[in-house]
Amino acid sequence: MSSVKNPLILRQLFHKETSTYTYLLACGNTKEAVLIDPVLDCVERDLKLLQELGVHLVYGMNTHVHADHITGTGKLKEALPDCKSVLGSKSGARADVYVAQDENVKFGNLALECRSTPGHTNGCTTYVLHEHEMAFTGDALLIRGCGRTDFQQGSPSVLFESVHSQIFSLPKHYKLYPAHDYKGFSVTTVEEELAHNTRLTKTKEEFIKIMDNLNLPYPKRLGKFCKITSSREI
Ligand SMILES: N[C@@H](CCC(=O)N[C@@H](CSS)C(=O)NCC(=O)O)C(=O)O
Ligand SMILES: [Fe+2]
Repeated sequence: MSSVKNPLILRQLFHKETSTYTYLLACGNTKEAVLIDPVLDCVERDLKLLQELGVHLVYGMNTHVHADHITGTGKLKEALPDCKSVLGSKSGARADVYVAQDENVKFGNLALECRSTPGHTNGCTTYVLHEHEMAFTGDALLIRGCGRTDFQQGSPSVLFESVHSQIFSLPKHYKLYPAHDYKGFSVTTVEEELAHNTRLTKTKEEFIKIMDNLNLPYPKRLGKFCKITSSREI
């Protein structure tokens, strides 16, 4: 059997105001593409990039319903009617396709495995691209940190179990890409986070104590957009 992988086109894009990463992934053979965590303010940028790379967007996917930005999937769908929105089945918001544990989202010859990683929100989903040994963790795992658990159905105990069972169980060399970064990082690995994550290397009891005492200010945009209703297109 050939060990040659299906080529991947990968772009990491950044939205400064909310420190959000959007990922463009495309199958190098078929040019079918997905966007993970597109931001409404950046849709024009993303549409231009899709055109420049000559790729065809099949899914606008979200790792979760973010408190701090409105997803771009609705606007992307207006511009590209073939594109479908994808969201974890427990997210409580509207989408074309709901995904649950172990389901796969296919684009061209590649597929993202869905792993349910609640704790930051109920619907948080980590997408794993095994063929290229990488995962997109949303806010479940941030580089050297993790998503907060003090609103949006957050639970430190649930988050601890999610990260240990679904993300730290991946092979150590897998690259991990988060949905946000506030410290200047862009990518990490399972091995790095197992050794250096400032919260998730602790015991579960210590982790819960840390998370219950973060005292973080609310995200800048939370006031405007925190009302998440089942009719919101995502
Ligand atoms: N003051 C910051 C707040 C950023 C923030 O709360 N980010 C969330 C992810 S967006 S729901 C989070 O979980 N942060 C965890 C952490 O440890 O910071 C801002 O608005 O920039
Ligand atoms: Fe979040």
